[in-house]
Amino acid sequence: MASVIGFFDRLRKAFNPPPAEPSAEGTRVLKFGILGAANIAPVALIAPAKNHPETVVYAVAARDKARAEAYARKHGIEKVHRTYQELLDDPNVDVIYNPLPNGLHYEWTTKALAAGKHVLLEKPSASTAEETRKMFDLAEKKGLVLMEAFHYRFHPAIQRVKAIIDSGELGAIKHISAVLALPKGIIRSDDIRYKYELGGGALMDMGCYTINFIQYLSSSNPVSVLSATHALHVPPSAPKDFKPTVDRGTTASLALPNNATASLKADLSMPFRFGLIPPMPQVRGTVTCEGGEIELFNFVMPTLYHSLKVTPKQGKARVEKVYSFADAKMEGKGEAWWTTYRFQLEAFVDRLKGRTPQTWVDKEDSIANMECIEQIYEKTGLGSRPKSDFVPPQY
Ligand SMILES: NC(=O)C1=CN([C@@H]2O[C@H](COP(=O)(O)OP(=O)(O)OC[C@H]3O[C@@H](n4cnc5c(N)ncnc54)[C@H](OP(=O)(O)O)[C@@H]3O)[C@@H](O)[C@H]2O)C=CC1
Ligand SMILES: O=C1OC[C@@H](O)[C@H](O)[C@H]1O
Repeated sequence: MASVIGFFDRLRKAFNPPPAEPSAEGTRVLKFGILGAANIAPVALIAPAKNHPETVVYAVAARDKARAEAYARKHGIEKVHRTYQELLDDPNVDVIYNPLPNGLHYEWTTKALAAGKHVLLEKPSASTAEETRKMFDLAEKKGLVLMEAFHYRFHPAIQRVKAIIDSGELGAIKHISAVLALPKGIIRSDDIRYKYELGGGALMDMGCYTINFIQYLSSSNPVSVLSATHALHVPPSAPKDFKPTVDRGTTASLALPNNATASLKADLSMPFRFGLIPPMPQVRGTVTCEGGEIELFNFVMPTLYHSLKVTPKQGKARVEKVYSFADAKMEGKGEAWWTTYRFQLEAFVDRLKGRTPQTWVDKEDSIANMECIEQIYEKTGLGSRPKSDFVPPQY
């Protein structure tokens, strides 16, 4: 019963967080601006920012003015800009949140950095590793903070999994498996995720999480792609001669250092069983070590519900629930209802304020992630997503 009440309490506060306590006198509140009236922004930034005493979502820009105005009204955003560039040129904006389609990440992150803004950048960071490297090089050159928003990493549940692995309790890692797959019908056929020219594809959209999960928990980057398969996206209205370029789903098997291996599965639209029964969403990661196994069910939205099962070869299996750092007796801020995005915002602001964030997604993680995506696409034969035709001037 307590766990059911806990679930509803977390759910209520996660999506409708209590407003932050007024910040102490003299606190400089960071003003965020959002590029595009994006679907993800209310959950990933707007709600968390309302609960953070040092942040405000101050401005939004959208290609359509009326759309931007309606979005601003709905979410209590003070300022509307008519173009993305106008937002970047706003001297009141400190930080840009970039939730544009993947294929536009490079251009608009580069322009935001050039305008002197810090950037919280949605995943996957770009269309190619070269673009990712260039963005981070520019951020370094300008002394600005840029981070790819792998929000799940900031949650105490994943931090606890990392701590168990790093403690050596289960010995060396032999295999990591990560799966993120949705049934058909959730993502519409005309979604940006299916648009090749916008950097679409299941591997880009969901596969990037699975790769990050493998990188983070193994504290290494994949050495090579051993094998890979894909299922292609064919829109319902496709003409007979349609040539698919976007993966609806991808699987891959990877070699890790020290003879360890990893496997991943990403799927935007798993077919119904027998054409009738929708499969359950799959969101799980498993780490098999010499001395046992850890399974984390729901590593992407652990606030709602998760299960962290540790099965040592010697001894008894245990299930842990880690909704807060206190649950795991770890150092760290936050409440049980904090979403992954709220934890992420805490860390991002800590870095901007010169404090030490609980964890981070660094430049090398982001570059290696895109490298792995490109290598898998090469293996399946689809090839990298088209690189941006934006050519930055010398900043
Ligand atoms: N961290 C997370 O949990 C999640 C991250 N994401 C990531 O966030 C990004 C955006 O995803 P999502 O919010 O679902 O996307 P949306 O479909 O809502 O698109 C985001 C914005 O892109 C803008 N846009 C600019 N050019 C185009 C174009 N040519 N076609 C379509 N849209 C365009 C639109 O802005 P305008 O309003 O100006 O028209 C739109 O509001 C992706 O990179 C995705 O991977 C997505 C979901 C979850
Ligand atoms: O968290 C997520 O789940 C659904 C995906 O399509 C989305 O882009 C991703 O970030």
